[in-house]
Amino acid sequence: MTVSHPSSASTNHLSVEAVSKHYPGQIALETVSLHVERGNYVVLLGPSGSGKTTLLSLIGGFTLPSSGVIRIGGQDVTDLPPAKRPTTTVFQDYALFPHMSVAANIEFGLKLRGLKADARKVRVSEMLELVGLGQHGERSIQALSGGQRQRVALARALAVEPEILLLDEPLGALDLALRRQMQDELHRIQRQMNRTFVHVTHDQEEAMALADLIVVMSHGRIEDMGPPRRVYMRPATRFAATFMGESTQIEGRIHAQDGQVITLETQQGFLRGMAAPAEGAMTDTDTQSRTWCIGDKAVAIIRPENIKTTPDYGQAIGQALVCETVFQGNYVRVFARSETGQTFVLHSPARQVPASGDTITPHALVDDITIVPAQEG
Ligand SMILES: Nc1ncnc2c1ncn2[C@@H]1O[C@H](COP(=O)(O)OP(=O)(O)OP(=O)(O)O)[C@@H](O)[C@H]1O
Repeated sequence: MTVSHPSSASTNHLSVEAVSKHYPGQIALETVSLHVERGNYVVLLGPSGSGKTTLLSLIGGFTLPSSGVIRIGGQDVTDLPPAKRPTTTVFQDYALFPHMSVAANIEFGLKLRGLKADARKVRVSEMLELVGLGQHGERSIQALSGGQRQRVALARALAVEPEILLLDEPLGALDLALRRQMQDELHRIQRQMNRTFVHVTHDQEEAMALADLIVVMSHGRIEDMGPPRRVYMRPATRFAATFMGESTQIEGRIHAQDGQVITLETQQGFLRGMAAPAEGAMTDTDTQSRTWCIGDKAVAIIRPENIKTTPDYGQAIGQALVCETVFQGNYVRVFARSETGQTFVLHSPARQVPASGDTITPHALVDDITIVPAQEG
């Protein structure tokens, strides 16, 4: 486990401590805290306007916070300009010098930092190799594809050996196939360089593919943060659950609690699931929990791959009529609706697809159900 808790803030590589950013009539960020260890790949994930870019530009020094402190390697950088911070940024539009060669673009920042010509040459050639452009140093930027330009931008940002690389929607301009390919490249390069990366995206698949730590943001606040698996399987809030992918969501009221196991009373009957972690609980096993009261409104979240129609599988969570099936290749998405209007979405093996109009009884394991408070999201 590579993420850390706020209590170990002194050992963190990057610490964002109670940072807010207010504009006249607009709160872009509200009391955001984030602690990251060296070498982690952090992905800031959220819809448009959730505050991702604001947080990134506060870390990079392009924006100053209204309140709060930012530390890198223990040093307070809150008031330092971008050039004085140990960070570089890769922008979505690459921001390359179009009339310079690939090598000259990469060399530019090294010159500014006073590196001698020989050392610059070596570094440029290392960076070209790193991003797979070994043979393209003398080419003009205008002769490159979008993916190649993105590699140059990455090489240029990494050449100056930043402590933290900031990436603002770096793959946003690429088509889907190239995006997936560049994700693999980014992952490899980050592991090879062992640097801290902070990457902004609104694509949850991209976040899951890259992150050690996903930070789900909404309305200028952190809704949930943790390793991708934890945030996907055991989301802290309804918003995080919804943003991380498809789910069946069954509303009800808390009927009983036995440790982390909660019984929810729903229109389909009783169902048992696991209490959601408190927001900010960052590990898979973190039991730091919220306070639940009997009668509180809550929602059971179940991922489609965790719902089966096999009778002896866990507990029945309702009964429903199949209304639609969608072929997805190696599985079929099945949509069903109960008499009370509850919808279910589940993945069915391609060979055992129920037909429209069939009655099914969805089942799920207690451990595969997360109970989140209803009021959030
Ligand atoms: N300079 C500014 N002046 C006023 N409001 C701003 C300014 N910059 C950002 N905001 C507001 O702050 C909020 C957060 O913006 P931000 O750009 O950080 O969101 P985002 O999650 O990065 O969105 P996107 O994915 O669209 O880039 C938005 O409501 C935005 O309108």
